[in-house]
Amino acid sequence: MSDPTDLSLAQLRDALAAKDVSSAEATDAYLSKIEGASALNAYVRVEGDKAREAAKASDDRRAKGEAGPLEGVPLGIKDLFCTKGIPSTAASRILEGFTPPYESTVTSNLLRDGAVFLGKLNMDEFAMGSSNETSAFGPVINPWRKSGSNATHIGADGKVEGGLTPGGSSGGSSSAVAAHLCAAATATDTGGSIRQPASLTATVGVKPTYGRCSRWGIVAFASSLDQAGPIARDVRDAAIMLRSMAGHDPKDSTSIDRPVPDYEAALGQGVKGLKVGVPKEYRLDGMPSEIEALWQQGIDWMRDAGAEVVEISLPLTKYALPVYYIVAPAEASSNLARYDGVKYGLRVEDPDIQTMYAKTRAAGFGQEVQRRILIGTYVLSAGYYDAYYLRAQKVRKKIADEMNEAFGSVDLMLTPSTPSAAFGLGEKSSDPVEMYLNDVFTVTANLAGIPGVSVPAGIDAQGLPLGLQLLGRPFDEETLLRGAKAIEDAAGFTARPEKWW
Ligand SMILES: NC(=O)C[C@H](N)C(=O)O
Repeated sequence: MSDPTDLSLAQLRDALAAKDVSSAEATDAYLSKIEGASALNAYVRVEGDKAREAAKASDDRRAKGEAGPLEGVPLGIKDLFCTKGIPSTAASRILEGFTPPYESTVTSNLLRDGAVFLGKLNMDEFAMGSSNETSAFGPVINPWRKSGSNATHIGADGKVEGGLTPGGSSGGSSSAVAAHLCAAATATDTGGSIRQPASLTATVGVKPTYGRCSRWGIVAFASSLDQAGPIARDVRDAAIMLRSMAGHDPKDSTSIDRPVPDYEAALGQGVKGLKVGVPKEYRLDGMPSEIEALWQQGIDWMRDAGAEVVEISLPLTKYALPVYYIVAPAEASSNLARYDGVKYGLRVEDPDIQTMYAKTRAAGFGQEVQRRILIGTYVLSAGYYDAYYLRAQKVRKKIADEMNEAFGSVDLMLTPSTPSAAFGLGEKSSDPVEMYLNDVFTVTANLAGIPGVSVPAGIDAQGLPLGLQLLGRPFDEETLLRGAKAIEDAAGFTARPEKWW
């Protein structure tokens, strides 16, 4: 048997079913690969013993004929998902020492289907960021690097030099999937956190419809926007993951009771006869010409595959980013009020309780999280609520209406996933607004609650991957994934990052 970590999730699933490989073997292969990739800093915690035990139990189940759809498949879990008996930190110091006594619904669903968890993946602190630089565990490195002399490498002191971001907030998930440190990973997307890192690492990231995957047991950032989804090596793998992750959950009042289709089965249907809208407002001033060209390429691919492509107009697009950066911090400031040094994790002792709260929060939250709490508290405060929060909510509703109306005449929308390829660590971290601009193409889907996917589609002049985004109708992830498959097939993207770590 060749190296099981080279197999896609679908291939590994089939090899496991054919007993060409055991889960124990696949799990061991991944664990040793993870060990050799510590320079990427993709995992904040590797659970080798638990994973080996789980793999053995999975092999036993298979021997008894009880295999689930993901039986024995080793996965990485973003550290925003609470995992029973395994510390879950949201990459924040404030959750230091917190071990959940429960399992999130999404990870329970994956375990129900037979998956094996390798460990917890790095991320931006509380999922706030687009470069994985806000993590209390340090930045994640993108396995992709520029071609030429300034390429990422290990310096004389053993440290990574010239590292690029794998995107954020699910940077551990995207880096681990791109470097084959798991068969696929869970991730979450509040304003692009699945699709942007997928785009920067040549992986496939799906943000499902709001309500498709349960939020129960996922550390909350902005509850009306947060949605779990997969980052995987290809569209088929993402389809398989999504089917296992999704489903109604009475423990999440925003979870929707709808049957979960067999997304993998839908992939064969192609895009013939579908109508794809190209929103002209996504053509930004100063957009790199390579992204513009890739977008045009995507339009041609869709046409060649039999879809009808039409230009559409979404005039409210320009308000999406400002609205997101009011609504998300507002909800974050409320959600993060619970970290007070009493109930979870870190406590900085002080005889005065108010001072204990203040010291704990000052020591426990990083700079970006503190910034969001301040913004959120400001826009919700008496005197500013109407001017900022209430107005943002009204505009959000109009943006969602505009989107849904556009979906009255098109089945999908095609846009770039990100305004740039992977950038250097430190390059944008001193300017929050510059960082927030990473989310310009992705936040609308969260505000409107619709599903979106990023698919690897091309390589820029520096050798870095670029993705295309498709947006779909609520709860129509099947059509979304059919479109993604059409792009994947047309792009024929097979490049892989060469190993330097
Ligand atoms: N969580 C997300 O979707 C990431 C987004 N870039 C943010 O910082 O809010």
